[in-house]
Amino acid sequence: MNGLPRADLPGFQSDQPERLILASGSPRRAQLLTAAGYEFTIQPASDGAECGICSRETAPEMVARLAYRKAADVIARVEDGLVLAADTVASCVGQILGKPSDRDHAEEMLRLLSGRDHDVYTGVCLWSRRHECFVADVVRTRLRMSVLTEEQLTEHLDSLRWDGKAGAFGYQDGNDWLEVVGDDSESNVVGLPMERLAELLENFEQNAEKIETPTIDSIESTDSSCS
Ligand SMILES: Cc1cn([C@H]2C[C@H](O)[C@@H](COP(=O)(O)OP(=O)(O)OP(=O)(O)O)O2)c(=O)[nH]c1=O
Repeated sequence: MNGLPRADLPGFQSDQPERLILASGSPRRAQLLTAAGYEFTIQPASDGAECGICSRETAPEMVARLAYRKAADVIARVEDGLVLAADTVASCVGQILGKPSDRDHAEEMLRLLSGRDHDVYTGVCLWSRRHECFVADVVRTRLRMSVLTEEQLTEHLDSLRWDGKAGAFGYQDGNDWLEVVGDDSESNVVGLPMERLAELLENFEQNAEKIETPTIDSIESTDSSCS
């Protein structure tokens, strides 16, 4: 993942650009932004913004919804800033794989993924507090996992490297049993599609949708989408 692209933040003609706020507690997302050369502060969304898997929702629909919710959660708490939120899941044979809850859950996910092609989706939402507008998108990366041997599986589970990572693998850990298919985005797998983020920033002013910035109360009272 060398040479990650960086774009200037939207300036809205003569205005000073808003400062970038990463609405995420993911160390991987912060590392990617830093590696690309962005300056930013971190303000993670509250746990309530990330309610889980909804029935009948596809993986791209889910990450789009959660990225939006995380951005809305943080935008309601800041006075100024360009809020960046994201959500990442893996998807395999119709199953959506988020972060494993424990070792058994991680093993279940890895046994499903073993020997299969699968997709990782990241939803991104960029929301300007000052200008009350946002852009959002979803990026897919296709991955191929070799058939895992019992030794590989046990080594990975024992290492705890699955913890906090959607799908229970960690592309950034350089496992030789996992590869990106074709030219799809590698950073997207790790939590932020840096190429698409740069495009979203470059075209923010033309593409942003106007929206009234929500209040914390309005977010908490619209928490019924996951029932
Ligand atoms: C697929 C994959 C995911 N991940 C990580 C990226 C994300 O941190 C995490 C997916 O969980 P998310 O819910 O997207 O993010 P998060 O809970 O870590 O942080 P926040 O909600 O505060 O933004 O999985 C990897 O590090 N490597 C991988 O190969």
